[in-house]
Amino acid sequence: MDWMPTNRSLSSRLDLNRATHATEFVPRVLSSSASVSPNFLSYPPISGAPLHPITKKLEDADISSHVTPESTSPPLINSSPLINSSPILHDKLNTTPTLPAYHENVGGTTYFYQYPTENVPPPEAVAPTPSPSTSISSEYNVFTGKSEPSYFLSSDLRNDILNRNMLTLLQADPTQFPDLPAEVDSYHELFPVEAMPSAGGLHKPHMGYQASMYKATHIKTGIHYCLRRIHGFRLSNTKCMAFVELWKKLSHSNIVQLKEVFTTKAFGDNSMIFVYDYHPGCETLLSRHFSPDQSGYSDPFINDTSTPRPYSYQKNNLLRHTQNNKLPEPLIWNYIIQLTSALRVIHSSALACRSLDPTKIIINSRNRLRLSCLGVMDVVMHETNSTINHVTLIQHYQQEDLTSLGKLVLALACKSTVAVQRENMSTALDLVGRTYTPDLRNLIMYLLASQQRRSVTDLMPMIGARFYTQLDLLHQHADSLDDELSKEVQNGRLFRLMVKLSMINERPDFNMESTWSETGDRYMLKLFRDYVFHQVNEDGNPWLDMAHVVQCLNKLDVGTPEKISLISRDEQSVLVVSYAELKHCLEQSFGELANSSMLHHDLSGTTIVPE
Ligand SMILES: Nc1ncnc2c1ncn2[C@@H]1O[C@H](COP(=O)(O)OP(=O)(O)OP(=O)(O)O)[C@@H](O)[C@H]1O
Repeated sequence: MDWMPTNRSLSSRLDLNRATHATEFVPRVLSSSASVSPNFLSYPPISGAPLHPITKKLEDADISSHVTPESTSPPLINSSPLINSSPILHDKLNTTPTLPAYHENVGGTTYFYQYPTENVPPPEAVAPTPSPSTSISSEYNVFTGKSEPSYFLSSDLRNDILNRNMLTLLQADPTQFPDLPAEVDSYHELFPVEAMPSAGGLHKPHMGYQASMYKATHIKTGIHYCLRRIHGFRLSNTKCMAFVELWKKLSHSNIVQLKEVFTTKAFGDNSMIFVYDYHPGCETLLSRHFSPDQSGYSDPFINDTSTPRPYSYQKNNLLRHTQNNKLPEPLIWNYIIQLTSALRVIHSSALACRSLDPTKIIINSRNRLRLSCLGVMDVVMHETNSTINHVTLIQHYQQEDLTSLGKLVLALACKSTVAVQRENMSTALDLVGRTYTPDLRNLIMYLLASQQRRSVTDLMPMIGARFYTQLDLLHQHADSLDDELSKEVQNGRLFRLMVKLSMINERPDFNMESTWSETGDRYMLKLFRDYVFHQVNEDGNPWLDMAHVVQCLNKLDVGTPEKISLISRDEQSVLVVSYAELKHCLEQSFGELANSSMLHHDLSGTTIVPE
């Protein structure tokens, strides 16, 4: 993916002449290495690497190659007198730049002085002055940040992450949910995941019990979980907890991980709580594909009894409806692969799902399915039928899982939950045969043949090469996420660099020294900050060039030998320094801060070390 911005030249847009009349300081690019593409991934030229011709020209000129600023610089009181007696390399007000010709080391800081005018070398030997004659032609464009490719996460992915973040951080309004307990065992900040039934009503019972779902935060870890509460449930027999332990150990990308199960009276009754991983932004398979709330959705198998029609009419109607509204077959196979993948690990762990139902399968925006109610049936049904040996019945339950899977696929293929009712089954299978490939119909037929012993592994040959398609799609998706992540890795690296810079720049005082951030190494970093962030164009308007910022910060991070001219705010002096020297200043100054700080955060781990 080529997401680098196009090359551009800053110097082509900076007007020195105008600046000489400006009342405010206008930081400028005097070394025009800006044509190097800013790139998070490939770094600016470092020693040995071929240089851009303009940069090379600058390298060839004998400019400040020995600058090694140290933190023991003599204190610089304020900008004007300071600049006049400090590393003056270039009288900014002169359109002809003067060169640094000799230098002197005072307390570890090298100061540069001008040669008398007669010794000034010809202008072409120095850093190119950004005048119209030396500016780079306008074939280079500034990266505006508006067009793709981008330095940042794609907006789809970003919005998805932000949305999930927002859902995760939702807090319940106590006036709206006065009955919510403040704490339930190790969890607090409960928030109902589904709309509470109105007027104190309850959700329809599931397995004979009312159930509610809440998002909650673990008190100690701050991790968010989903609590499934079974109302009015008293656990009299702990045998079923053996199942809970098995479920807790089961981890798979298509199941919602069970974390723990406990009883509580926090809700004012005896409730059983199943704690699961929280997957924000998911909906149930029922609401995704079978919800009457969706515009245009109607279950084709629900007859309009008010106007009885002949059977042939109804069948044709069904066929037409299914043809027009059918789910794409690859999507159905995608679901089959995910569900059978989950069932495979469940069954091979001597467990059974027992709740393969469109309300108990959650789905995210990228069609990832997860079985969401695992373990509940094992506990609840154990309590209801305590005389039955559930362990011996596992194989029977596994067969029931496969029948449920057959019904689910049939319902998806007909886009109807009523299609799986016994009286509709043969019509539904007929419709599937006419609408989809024979493979899909055969798979459903196999799963629904409950008189024979079936196994989830037998489904593999029926899925066949579709498995490879799915695998390929997943790998492609993983690759694209990897690309997006690599951008953020680079952003994180630059962010840490900016944190360091910001902690130094404009610091009001340090070690009782009120001018610390304005003197010595820190003064150069201050001018560098202006150079990076406060550029203006020839009209004096802000020059908001992201590519310039990225490029400068990358060069600072690497510490390239390339030199730049930093101009004081009063425009009286110019310092020519290399990025290597600036990097040294930054590390030295930040080191001083870090040494006297109580807290040491890891702001160093991201620096790229050039090969
Ligand atoms: N682990 C989870 N993380 C995030 N949301 C979940 C999780 N499990 C379920 N949900 C969401 O919680 C809501 C309620 O789930 P539930 O299983 O109770 O479905 P339901 O349709 O209300 O079923 P029932 O009719 O049996 O109550 C659904 O919107 C579902 O998407």
